[in-house]
Amino acid sequence: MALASRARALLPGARSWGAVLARVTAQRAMSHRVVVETDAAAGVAVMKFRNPPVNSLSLEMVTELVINLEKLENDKTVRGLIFTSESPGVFSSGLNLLDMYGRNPAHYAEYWKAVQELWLRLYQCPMVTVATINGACPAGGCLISMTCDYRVMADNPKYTIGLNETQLGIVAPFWFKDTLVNTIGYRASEISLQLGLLYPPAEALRVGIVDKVVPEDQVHSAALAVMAQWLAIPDHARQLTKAMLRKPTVDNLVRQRDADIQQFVSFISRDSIQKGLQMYLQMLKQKKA
Ligand SMILES: CC/C=C\CCC/C=C/C(=O)SCCNC(=O)CCNC(=O)[C@H](O)C(C)(C)COP(=O)(O)OP(=O)(O)OC[C@H]1O[C@@H](n2cnc3c(N)ncnc32)[C@H](O)[C@@H]1OP(=O)(O)O
Repeated sequence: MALASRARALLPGARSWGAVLARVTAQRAMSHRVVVETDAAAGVAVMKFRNPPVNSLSLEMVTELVINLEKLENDKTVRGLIFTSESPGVFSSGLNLLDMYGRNPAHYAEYWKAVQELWLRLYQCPMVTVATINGACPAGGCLISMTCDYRVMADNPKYTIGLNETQLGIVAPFWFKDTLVNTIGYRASEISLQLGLLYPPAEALRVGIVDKVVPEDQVHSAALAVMAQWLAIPDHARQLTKAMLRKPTVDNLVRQRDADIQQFVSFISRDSIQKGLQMYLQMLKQKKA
């Protein structure tokens, strides 16, 4: 889909293409939540998350990620893409709780459509994708990293990774679950997802949710080394193989996108879920205090 249609699909509130452009441009002018640095000679781009304080995946951030991904996919000189956080400490705190709490159904639907779009684009990305996990990586942050072909995590016991949704009283949707099962297998997912486990680096490596753990100061060089290894494979063969492996999981969501949005809106709008999110946000504030 062209950038214009993608932006329009992601920003359904905007009535015309001009309005879409104005809104996206305004967002971008206000702040760049995503910074892309491209090494054209190496054919590798680095996408850095910059959405303080904790790189939460707000609607604006998700939209910027999708737009930047589409641009890179159209740039035939870029074969590999590394994701990381500009500020070590938090890779991404996951979906933005404030996009899921205290808003109206239209907002929830718009948000969920954008999150679906991001996952679909990442999971089918033709480039080699490597996540450089240089900080905490819960829930939606973990999902993003699991869409990558390879995950390198910094060896810092303060950093954890996993799908912790149940700990917030919410349920990871089926495509989060599918991504986890594809990454660590069924039995490990049963334990991991029901308990909402967040793994420190050594355990994350043991369960297979990350592929490599390295000292923190080596995390970027390790990601580049992995990238070089993957880029040694001819693109067409690797891309077709990736598509073959991931197509059934992608098709599963594509078939039921609208129903999934309806389900999200009805689930997240429940009083009990909103109350739970409110308590979780309060807990985060108290922890800070
Ligand atoms: C049918 C399907 C239905 C539903 C499916 C929904 C699927 C959901 C997926 C998700 O991703 S939900 C989000 C889950 N994320 C988390 O649980 C992480 C929560 N955050 C943390 O644990 C920590 O913040 C941290 C990431 C480890 C960073 O810790 P640190 O000490 O550095 O920061 P602090 O906790 O003080 O937070 C600073 C500031 O940021 C706010 N915050 C944190 N996380 C989020 C978030 N995900 N969304 C929005 N805001 C977040 C936090 O409240 C603080 O705000 P304050 O400054 O105003 O107090």
